[in-house]
Amino acid sequence: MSKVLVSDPIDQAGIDILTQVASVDVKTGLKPADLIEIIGEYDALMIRSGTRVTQEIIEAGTQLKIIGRAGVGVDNVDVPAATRRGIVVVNSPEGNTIAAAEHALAMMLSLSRHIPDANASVKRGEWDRKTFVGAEVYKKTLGVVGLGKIGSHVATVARAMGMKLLAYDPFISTERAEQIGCQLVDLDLLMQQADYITLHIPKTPETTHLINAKTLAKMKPTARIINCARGGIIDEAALAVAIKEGRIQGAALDVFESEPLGESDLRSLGKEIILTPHLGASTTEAQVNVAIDVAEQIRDVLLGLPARSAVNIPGLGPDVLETLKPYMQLAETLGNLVGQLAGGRVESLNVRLQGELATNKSQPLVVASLKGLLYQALRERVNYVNATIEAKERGIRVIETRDASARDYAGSLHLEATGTLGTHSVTGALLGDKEIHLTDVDGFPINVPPSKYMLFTLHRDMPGIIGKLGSLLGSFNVNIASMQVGRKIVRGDAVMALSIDDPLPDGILTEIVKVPGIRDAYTVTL
Ligand SMILES: NC(=O)C1=CN([C@@H]2O[C@H](COP(=O)(O)OP(=O)(O)OC[C@H]3O[C@@H](n4cnc5c(N)ncnc54)[C@H](O)[C@@H]3O)[C@@H](O)[C@H]2O)C=CC1
Ligand SMILES: O=C(O)C(=O)COP(=O)(O)O
Repeated sequence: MSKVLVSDPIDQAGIDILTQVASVDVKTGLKPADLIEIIGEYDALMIRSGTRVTQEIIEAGTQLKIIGRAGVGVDNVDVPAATRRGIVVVNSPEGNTIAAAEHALAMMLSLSRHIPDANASVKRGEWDRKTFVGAEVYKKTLGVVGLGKIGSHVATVARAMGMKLLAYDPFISTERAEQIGCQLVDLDLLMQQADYITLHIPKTPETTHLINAKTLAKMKPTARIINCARGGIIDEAALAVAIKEGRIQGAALDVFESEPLGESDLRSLGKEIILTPHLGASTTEAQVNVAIDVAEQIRDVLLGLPARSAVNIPGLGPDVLETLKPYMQLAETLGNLVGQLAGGRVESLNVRLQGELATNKSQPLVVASLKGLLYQALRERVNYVNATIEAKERGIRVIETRDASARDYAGSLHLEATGTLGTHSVTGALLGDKEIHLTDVDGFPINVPPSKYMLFTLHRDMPGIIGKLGSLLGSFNVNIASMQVGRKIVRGDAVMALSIDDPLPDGILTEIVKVPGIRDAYTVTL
């Protein structure tokens, strides 16, 4: 049975899903050294933002197949290290969107009305109605940095409260921004004009200290900034100075450069700053959502199925996966088959996506083809995560083409592998939306479902050849399950595809190519 380690607090709904397929250990608050010591036993690791999954931990996790982040940000996981090791990293892209957006909005209103300090004052026994006079957000300008899932929801609600909206996000279109009621502007203008600025971007090398002394200096002295995205996007030292010197009105932070927040100038500031301990995703609803979302993906991966929100499998989002799922096995089978036909070292793989597969969304099929191609060399060590890197490291050139006009089948896939021993090609399609069929081998039309053991011959189409091959296989006690010949012209070159019940005995290929008219023979195990 698989073993899963849950190293941060996760809702029971997720644990219940994991226990369907694995034994689950919940061990929170582990020190890095303790995690390194035990991670080798586990097939999956489920975390939130509390566990830092470093390269060292990934390397110690020799059995790890999946790291599941029950939340959005994966900046606490060394994703490139996981990718190199073929470990799939999944998250829950939408499970806590509303929770994080509502926290940012709560921060904005709390800042405007000094709710935390007013509350503390009343609890101390005071009744101070002067100190806590606030400001309205109505008709003020909100600058949203990062108009993704959370930023969009914040913008939508803020608009309903009568705020004017500016947004900075270099990766979204003006039309999309307008749909949400935002005017897309550059960061400088947003910093200068907004009364409230809210950050909803990932932490990347480009966004680290995006808000620094220089950018803070552009803000109005009456403006406030909110960070419920990631610590480190704001330079905390510069922010503390800007607030202390009254150069901006205030800030609300849910996330910090280092968590838990240690000694910090931010702590000594007054009602102009609100600090919460990374609570953005901490609602009952969001925790159930993310726990279920990620536990289901861990369960699927442990059962050998693809994950719907893998961050290190390019292009394989949930909607794409739904349509491509039946074709992924086809691509893998064809990759495995053409690799074995090519034999030797494969130098290039040409993947032609045909018919309805001729779209940009079919890119994962190229990855699946590579996974199949590399299976003979790497066995279970190759997967959707590392297939592209492994192919690159082996110097395999991948050429991807699309042909929407190929209409023999709704969608079909043509692979051509060139290696040190020559070039071979295979085409396949799905029948009835799920049954894999080989429809062409080396340019010869056939129509056979692939089977575990197969024999392919390239021969001259002439009387008696099938009989001779059948007798030869019989003399080696090989049972033929099915056989089909593909030819272009009568008595020209032809391909024979045989499904056989057992692996071919050693030495039989040299006997097969001695049959007059048979030029080549290939065995394949799928
Ligand atoms: N405080 C908390 O507990 C939580 C924090 N988060 C954090 O909130 C952030 C946003 O999450 P989502 O909206 O779900 O992500 P998302 O991926 O839907 O949106 C992020 C947006 O940022 C934009 N972006 C990327 N780089 C940018 C740059 N250099 N400048 C401007 N825009 C840039 C992207 O185009 C995208 O539209 C993430 O950092 C996530 O980790 C998410 C959930 C809870
Ligand atoms: O989902 C995210 O990106 C978050 O920051 C939430 O973090 P958490 O799971 O509450 O530790």
